[in-house]
Amino acid sequence: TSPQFDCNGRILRLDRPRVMGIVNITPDSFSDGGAHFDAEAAIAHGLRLAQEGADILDVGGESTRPGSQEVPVEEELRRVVPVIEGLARNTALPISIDTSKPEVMRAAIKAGAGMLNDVYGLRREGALDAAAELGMPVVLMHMLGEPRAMQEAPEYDDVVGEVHRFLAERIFAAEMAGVARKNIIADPGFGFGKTVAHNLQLLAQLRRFTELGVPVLAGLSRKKTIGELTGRDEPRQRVHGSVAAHLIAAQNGATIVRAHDVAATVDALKVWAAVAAVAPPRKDA
Ligand SMILES: Cn1cnc2c(O)nc(N)nc21
Repeated sequence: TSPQFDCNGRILRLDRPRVMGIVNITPDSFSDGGAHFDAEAAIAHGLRLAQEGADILDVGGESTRPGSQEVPVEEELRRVVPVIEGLARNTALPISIDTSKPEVMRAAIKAGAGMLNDVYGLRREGALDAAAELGMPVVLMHMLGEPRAMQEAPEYDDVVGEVHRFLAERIFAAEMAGVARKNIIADPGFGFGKTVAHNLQLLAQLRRFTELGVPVLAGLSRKKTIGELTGRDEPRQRVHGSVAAHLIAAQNGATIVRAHDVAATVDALKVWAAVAAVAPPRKDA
C-alpha cells in the first residue's frame, strides 16, 4: 500500500508521483502593480492549477529565491491567510503552507492548510514544536545557509552525502520533537545553496534519499539550473526543461514534484506512471 497523508482532512495519496502546484503571493507575482497583493488573483491562479490537475497547492508569502530578503510575520500572514481561506473554500485539494515561521504555520493550518512546507527544515525558533503540535504532514528541505547568501559560493566535499546526512538529522530532530515519522517528507532543496553541478548530482542520485524511509519531494521548476542547461534566461521559457527534470526525479524515486506548469507536468507524469505500471519490478526494490 502506498503512503498517504491526511492534510487537515484532505487526503494526498502517493500511489503515483503527485504534483504540488505553486501559488506564490509575493510582490513580483500577484500584484496590481502596487505594493499590496491581489488575493483574488492568487486564489484564481490556485483554482486554475487545480483545474490543470494539481494534487496539492503550495501557498507561499515570502520569496526564498537566492538573494531574497525576509518578510515580517505580519506581512506574511496578511498575504497567505486570505488566499488559503479562499482556496480551502473553493477546492477540495490539500493545501500546503510554504513558510518557516511557526506563527504562520499555525495561522495557515487554522485557515485550512493541511501540510507544512518548510525550506528551513524546521530550524527556526519554535518551528519544531509548532509542527509537532499541529500534527500535519511536513516537508523537511535542505538549504545551505540563508537565501540571501546561499548561492554565493556553495561548496561540499560530497553534496549527496552531506544533504542526506542533514535530512537524516532533521528527520531525527522532528521525531524527537514529536512529529510522527509517517508525516514526514524529505526534500534535497534544489537550488538552495547548490551549483548546477551539485543539482545534477542530487538529481542523478535522488534515489539515495528514498533510503531515508520517507517520501521524497523534488522541486526544480523554472529554476536557474534548468535555465543554464537549456539556455533559457526567461523563467517562463523553462517549462520543457522543468518537465524533463521532474520526469527524471520521478524515475529516481520522487513521489511529489513541485511545479509552476501543472498541466504539462501532469501529462508527463501520466505517461511515466503508465510505463511504471508495466515495468518489471526494480532490482533494488
Ligand atoms: C518554496 N520552495 C521553493 N523551492 C522549493 C523546493 O525545491 N522544495 C520545497 N519543498 N519548497 C520549495
